[in-house]
Amino acid sequence: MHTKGGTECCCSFEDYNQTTEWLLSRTRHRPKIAVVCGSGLGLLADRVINKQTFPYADIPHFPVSTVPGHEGCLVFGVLKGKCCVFMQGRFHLYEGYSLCKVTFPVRIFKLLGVETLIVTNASGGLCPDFKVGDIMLIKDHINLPGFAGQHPLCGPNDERFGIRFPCMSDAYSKELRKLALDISHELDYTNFVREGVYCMVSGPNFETIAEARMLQILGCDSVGMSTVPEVTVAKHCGLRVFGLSLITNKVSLDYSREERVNHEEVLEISKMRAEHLQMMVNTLIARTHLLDEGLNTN
Ligand SMILES: O=P(O)(O)O[C@@H]1C[C@H](O)[C@@H](CO)O1
Ligand SMILES: Nc1nc2[nH]cnc2c(=O)[nH]1
Repeated sequence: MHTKGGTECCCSFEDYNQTTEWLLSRTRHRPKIAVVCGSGLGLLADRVINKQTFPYADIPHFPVSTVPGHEGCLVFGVLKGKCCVFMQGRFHLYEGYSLCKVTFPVRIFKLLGVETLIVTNASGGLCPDFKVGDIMLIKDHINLPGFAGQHPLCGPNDERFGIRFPCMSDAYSKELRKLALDISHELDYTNFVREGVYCMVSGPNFETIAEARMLQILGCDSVGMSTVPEVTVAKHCGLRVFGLSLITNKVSLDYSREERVNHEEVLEISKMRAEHLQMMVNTLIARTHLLDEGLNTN
């Protein structure tokens, strides 16, 4: 059932077009903002009105979700007056999907007319100052699988989406991060909102202590198993990107530590903080037009 991993793109432009046409012919929504909900964060789509939901299994060429905490639905609707599409559940390399499949929805969003991608995830905190439940605004990332050739843009480049050698030094929109910081002040969230560098590993195992120490030395503030391929493909095709990472656990850096991280704990913390994340994301969505108008003010 799963697509075998490989470095070449397994989706043709025709596949992307077919999926886009299929969606456009079934919904009147024309979203400008897409949100990817991380583990246990599907409730980010709860406040959407005029909701239209498509199970991934019904959408041509779409992968299906296999991870608990990822519902597997594409939700269209209106939030704070803005037409949006939410991925309730994302795809991961460790599920056996190629990175081309993992990022398939991002190119669909581009073809649907989306301009801004908001990504969320659950991650383990490496920065000593971070606490469980902190929300980290993603300032930058490290594409560890990419260093080893597991990269969503490997293979022939499709110029219809973007250039061969995209610049990633501005992967996460400075303006959106500034807006999110302003919002966190207004909402009085500053004691649990941080900024930092997210590192992707392939998973599915959590880190050994030696690996965690190495990542910390490399400058990673948190580590997870997603997001980077989606952001890379989004930047390639010219989307504006904003990312939030919920610190669901502190990564063990010390052999004397007794705690053992597990996915259930990750989902529990996601649930606990989901409303705060929802508030931040909704307020951000409500104000995205300020950026387009060059009016990022309180
Ligand atoms: O989809 P995200 O990155 O939020 O999921 C994280 C990473 C693993 O998939 C899982 C581990 O608990 O949560
Ligand atoms: N790799 C990794 N992914 C996570 N997702 C949530 N917590 C963690 C973690 O500690 N490590």
